[in-house]
Amino acid sequence: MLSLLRLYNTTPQLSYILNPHKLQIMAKSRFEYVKKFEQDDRCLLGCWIVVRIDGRSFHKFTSEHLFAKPNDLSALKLMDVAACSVMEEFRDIIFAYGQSDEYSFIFDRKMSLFNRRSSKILTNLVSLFTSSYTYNWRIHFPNTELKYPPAFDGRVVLYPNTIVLKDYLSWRQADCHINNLYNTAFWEIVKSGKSHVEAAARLKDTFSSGKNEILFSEFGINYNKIEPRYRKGSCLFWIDKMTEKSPEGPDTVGEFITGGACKKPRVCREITVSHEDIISEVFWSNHPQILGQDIVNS
Ligand SMILES: Nc1nc2c(ncn2[C@@H]2O[C@H](COP(=O)(O)OP(=O)(O)OP(=O)(O)O)[C@@H](O)[C@H]2O)c(=O)[nH]1
Ligand SMILES: [Mg+2]
Ligand SMILES: [Mg+2]
Repeated sequence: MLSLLRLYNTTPQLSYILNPHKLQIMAKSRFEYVKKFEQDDRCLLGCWIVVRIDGRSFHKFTSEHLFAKPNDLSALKLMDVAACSVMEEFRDIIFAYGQSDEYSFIFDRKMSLFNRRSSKILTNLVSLFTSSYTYNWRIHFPNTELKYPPAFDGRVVLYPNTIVLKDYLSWRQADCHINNLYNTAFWEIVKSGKSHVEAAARLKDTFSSGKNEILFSEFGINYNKIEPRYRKGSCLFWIDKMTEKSPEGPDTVGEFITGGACKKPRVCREITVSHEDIISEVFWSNHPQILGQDIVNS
């Protein structure tokens, strides 16, 4: 011990090895400048922060895992469950919208999580969404082995007011509708014995009305009667609920288990999932608490 102390006092380099505190001081004085290379990526105050996550090469992933065409119900539910985990963890998310292999998360415009740092927000959401998707895979696909780890990309977009935020959500829901109408018609034509090329040729240059007509007159399908989940996508948002919980009981919302925050009968915030039209103003006036009444049009 004595010889160690002697070494400590006499050999500067070794003293740093033996004393991490000294190493820290040295790092601060000499190396700390490297922090200045980091960029300030804080999201502008007052803007709505939207994070959109999208499956990487899901065309391949869905085909390797034999997803049903055009819509795989288990896969869509798994996306909803992964999104629900994200909302449960990041309580500043006020609304989420999902369709196909994507999910958009809207943060309260006043939120200050991670000092509003874009990269922290994005990486945390993408990471949790991906791990939750993988973690819950076997519940939704008990008979399908996960052949390789799925990945999701993500982006952060800021919207300066509520009108453009609602237009963003309308854009994603319109995308859901356009793709689903096309895919439903395409796979019906293929099921009737035509090739992929023939089906694509049949639908080329048709408008929505034409595809509706093909579905109705040739296959007896009223598109408007198809599952709302497929036509409209999924909306997740918080609702207040009076709950009576046993001390250990988990909270359940629809088909989800959403954590066990409520231990005694009281008003709790819970996530609800619906498959409604969010392009129409009716949805927002039916749920004024989502965007906040005072700023619905600002
Ligand atoms: N069969 C089936 N495929 C689906 C379903 N949902 C999504 N997909 C597939 O996932 C793809 C998602 O499209 P994109 O996100 O544009 O394309 P991607 O292949 O994921 O490529 P990147 O997003 O650019 O990495 C669709 O084109 C479909 O092939 C589903 O319910 N059933
Ligand atoms: Mg994708
Ligand atoms: Mg996509």
